[in-house]
Amino acid sequence: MGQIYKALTIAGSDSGGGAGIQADLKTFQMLEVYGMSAITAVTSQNTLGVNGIYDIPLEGIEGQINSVVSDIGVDAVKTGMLSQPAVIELVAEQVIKHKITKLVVDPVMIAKGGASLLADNAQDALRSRLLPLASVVTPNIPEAEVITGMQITSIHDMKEAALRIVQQFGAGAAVVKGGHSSGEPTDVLYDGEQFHLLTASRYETRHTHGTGCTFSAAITAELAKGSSLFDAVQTAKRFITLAIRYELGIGGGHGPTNHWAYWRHGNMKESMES
Ligand SMILES: Nc1ncnc2c1ncn2[C@@H]1O[C@H](COP(=O)(O)OP(=O)(O)OP(=O)(O)O)[C@@H](O)[C@H]1O
Ligand SMILES: Cc1ncc(CO)c(N)n1
Repeated sequence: MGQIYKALTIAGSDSGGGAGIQADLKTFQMLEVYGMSAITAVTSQNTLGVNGIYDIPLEGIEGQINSVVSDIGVDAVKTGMLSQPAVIELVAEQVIKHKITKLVVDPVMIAKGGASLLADNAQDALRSRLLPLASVVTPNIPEAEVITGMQITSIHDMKEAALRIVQQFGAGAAVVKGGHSSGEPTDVLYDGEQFHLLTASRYETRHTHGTGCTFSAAITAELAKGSSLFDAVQTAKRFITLAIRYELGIGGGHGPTNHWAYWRHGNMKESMES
């Protein structure tokens, strides 16, 4: 066995297995990275929606992070659902204390069914405490609108939002995801110096539960392995596109993506086309 790369996700649990911690661990595994978790909240959730949220006490979150970092070690960390301002504060302190340099912040705010996963009074903490520590932030369009306060209706606006997240809020880089736009799902990466547009076919499907979690987890796994940011985002785009294309068709609502599609179909040259 060669070197084992390790990633930690600090996020909420999705009992339905399509988003949150479960999506992150499945994605790490498929990209051959050893996955670990610090759970911030347990949700009772399925493809139809979120039925309950049960926050984990702060000392429990801190304990999970300390246990993992002090023994096993981490090459990269991602954050997902953080729920409350005090959780954001704690996670920021832990990132500084453990000298985490590869941090992917997925600023999760609202689930596909409309349930709020971040308290309204937590937005300031996210902006001021966490974004400056992030190597890359991965908002969807509504999240980028909340963070920047601007309206986003075009690629030009997505570029402007990504630029602001870096220049105004101090993140190392930003990817504004185009899943919520109409037409091709183009994602805009600003790496601190240049813009890159990543485009793929749009698949007409309701099974897009956890697309954002899966995408940011794939970036985290690739960064853990030592990839450049651009290469990591490109691999993540391919991973999520295949996961959406080869949908599983599970559940009566927004079903999960297919986390093994990249492994099964990723080498097929034509698999990203048509
Ligand atoms: N129907 C689709 N076909 C192809 N790619 C898509 C589709 N929907 C989203 N994507 C891609 O999936 C990735 C995640 O984007 P999206 O904007 O859906 O994230 P999100 O809203 O944060 O997801 P969620 O909150 O459900 O986890 C992006 O790369 C986006 O371009
Ligand atoms: C736990 C959790 N995290 C993130 C999302 C966003 O997809 C979700 N639905 N559930």
